[in-house]
Amino acid sequence: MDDYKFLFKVVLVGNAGVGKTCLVRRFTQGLFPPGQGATIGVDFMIKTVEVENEKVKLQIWDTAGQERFRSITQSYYRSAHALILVYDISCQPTFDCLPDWLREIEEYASTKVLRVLVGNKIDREDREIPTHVGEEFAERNNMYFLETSAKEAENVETLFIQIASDLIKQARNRDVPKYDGITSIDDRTTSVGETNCCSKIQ
Ligand SMILES: Nc1nc2c(ncn2[C@@H]2O[C@H](COP(=O)(O)OP(=O)(O)OP(=O)(O)O)[C@@H](O)[C@H]2O)c(=O)[nH]1
Repeated sequence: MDDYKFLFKVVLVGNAGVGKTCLVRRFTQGLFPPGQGATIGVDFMIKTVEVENEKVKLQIWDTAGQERFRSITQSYYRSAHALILVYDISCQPTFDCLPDWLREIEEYASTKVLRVLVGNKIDREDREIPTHVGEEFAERNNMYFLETSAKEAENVETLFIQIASDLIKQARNRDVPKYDGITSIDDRTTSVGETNCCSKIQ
């Protein structure tokens, strides 16, 4: 029953209140939960999807945005295959914190991690960050970019399916040397990082 070809770990990070939990719930359960409380530490959900005729199990880790949980959440970065950095398009401070988040990602995540920038809450009328500003930031920092609405289910499925598809491609490329009986050092998807530090985000 639990047959899947790939297992990928996807971790969401970003300031408190940007909608990380809602994005995960929308994708895994198809709902927009009312009165969602702040995440305490880290939560995770699993969803198996079929991408390119392959069954892919996504283990999605939803981290708390609040500063006081930072040392817990950092420890989840290092084994992530993909990191989704989320900001709220209607809240400038959440965008202004992105460089701090990137520093954190660089310190704790694998250098090979797939990094995706997401501007959430595009259903809101009070936008503060234009699309092109998010796009340029992503481009400068070698990240994929997508704008979403967890509320209206816009681009949420696309976000996770695209990540799964890219990770399959990466995994397949890394698999090639194995067919010759050679294990590439590139097979390592994680890197080592210490987890005690605090950067001022939020
Ligand atoms: N309008 C709108 N509101 C959203 C959207 N996504 C989340 N929200 C709201 O934003 C608030 C915070 O959402 P959460 O998903 O709890 O945010 P979070 O990033 O997980 O917050 P922490 O767990 O504290 O890190 C809630 O009131 C949600 O209803 C969206 O796409 N559109």
